[in-house]
Amino acid sequence: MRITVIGTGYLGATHAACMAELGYEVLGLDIDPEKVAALSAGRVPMFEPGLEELLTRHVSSGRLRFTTSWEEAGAFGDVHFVCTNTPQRKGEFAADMSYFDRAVDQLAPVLRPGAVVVGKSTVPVGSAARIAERLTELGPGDVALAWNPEFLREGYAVKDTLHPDRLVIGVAEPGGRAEQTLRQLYAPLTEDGVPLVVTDFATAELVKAAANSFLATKISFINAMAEVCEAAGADVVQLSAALAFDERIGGRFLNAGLGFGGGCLPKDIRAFMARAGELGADQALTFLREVDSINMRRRSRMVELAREQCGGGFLGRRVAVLGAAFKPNTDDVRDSPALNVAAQIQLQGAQVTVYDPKAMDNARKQFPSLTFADSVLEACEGAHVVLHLTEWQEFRELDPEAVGSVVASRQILDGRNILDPAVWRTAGWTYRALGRP
Ligand SMILES: NC(=O)C1=CN([C@@H]2O[C@H](COP(=O)(O)OP(=O)(O)OC[C@H]3O[C@@H](n4cnc5c(N)ncnc54)[C@H](O)[C@@H]3O)[C@@H](O)[C@H]2O)C=CC1
Ligand SMILES: O=C(O)[C@H]1O[C@H](OP(=O)(O)OP(=O)(O)OC[C@H]2O[C@@H](n3ccc(=O)[nH]c3=O)[C@H](O)[C@@H]2O)[C@H](O)[C@@H](O)[C@@H]1O
Repeated sequence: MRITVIGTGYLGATHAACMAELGYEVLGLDIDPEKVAALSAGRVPMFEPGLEELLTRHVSSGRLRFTTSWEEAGAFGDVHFVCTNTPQRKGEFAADMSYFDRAVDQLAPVLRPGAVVVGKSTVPVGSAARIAERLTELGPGDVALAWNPEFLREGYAVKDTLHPDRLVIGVAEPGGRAEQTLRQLYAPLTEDGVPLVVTDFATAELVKAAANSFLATKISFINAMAEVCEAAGADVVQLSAALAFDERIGGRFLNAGLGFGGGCLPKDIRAFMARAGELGADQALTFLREVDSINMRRRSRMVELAREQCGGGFLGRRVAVLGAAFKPNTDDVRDSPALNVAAQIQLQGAQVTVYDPKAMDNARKQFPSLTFADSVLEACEGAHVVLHLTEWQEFRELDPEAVGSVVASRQILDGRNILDPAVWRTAGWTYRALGRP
């Protein structure tokens, strides 16, 4: 079985390399020639642990190739995974389907009869049915569509693809060609015990929207508790740890702090609300508005705390920001809470210097007006307050004495509730965090 992957970003590049790892011949296609050139040379144009190793291995063996040619992709693939971006539309909540739709419009006319197209991007419910019609309209006939949403996390993308919690496949015809092809394709995973759910298009699309909504809700729940903890003088870290003993609740995704960002959770809950509105079910998801507001309030609260520590105003103050990626182990800065806070503080007059172990290039591109440093110590030089906003391992291991020797004032705000307050306080630091006394 030969596979193409259309759109080779965070999701597509990982999927392509992992399909090659499973033994398939794979051709990745992207409209970005620079990305295609990098991937063809065995270079991953982003930071994703473990991916470069897979890529290099399978590019050198010839099992994995990349192209910008639609004709080549159409002639090559038996199965075509479509993994383009589906970002939030400018000024709206809804998803921008134009990248995905353009890919389908380019792919359909070059497909071979008998091909299977698989949607992997996160899309509004109803998209698969619409795309199936488009394939019939523009394709060679006899093209089957499946919907196979993706649940991988950045930073663990390879592991999550090769050992997913479950596979979900939406099909128009139960037991039909699309289902049979994907069952065969994923057999190396299902034979290893990975559960496979086969359902209709709409349910498959909704599983994805529901999963990200649940995760976002869990984070905002604990962040709402953090707000109450702050008001009551309680400690949200201990509260979360105590909740986690209840297996019905579980401790994962219960870390209070600066909240969620990234290219997915924020835009996905907004797109879900917008789509529910179109379907007349907007009331069902009004709680997601609250989830979103609680999340955005965390960023404002961090700015407020920093202002307090700067004596009530930012003018003439130096602020060090540790972290630019939206979470550790990625260089992705899409909707990064850390950069959002850094930019807000800079706008209010502070001199902000940012350091991140892996996301500096992306951060520079997105916020060229911020100052960037090459190390923690350089970022902290002369700082009135240090903000720990992305919990990289490097920051967990910081020596409060070493950092203390370069700052103007030993004040640290822990936006991720990860640093040990006792250690920092013993070294003479004022340590403050979200939701802790
Ligand atoms: N990044 C992640 O961890 C996950 C992402 N997803 C979903 O997967 C989709 C892709 O996300 P990312 O990989 O993060 O986005 P990305 O922006 O990193 O990658 C998208 C790629 O598609 C390419 N592209 C755009 N239009 C194209 C077209 N017409 N034809 C061919 N290629 C085209 C872009 O050049 C880019 O390389 C989104 O719907 C996202 O919600 C789902 C699960 C995990
Ligand atoms: O649809 C997607 O693209 C993906 O979105 C998330 O994955 P990802 O965005 O890579 O990152 P997460 O690990 O989910 O973290 C998201 C955000 O929540 C924050 N977070 C996470 C957990 C937590 O307890 N607290 C918390 O604030 C993180 O710092 C980060 O900003 C989901 O976890 C994946 O299952 C999904 O496939």
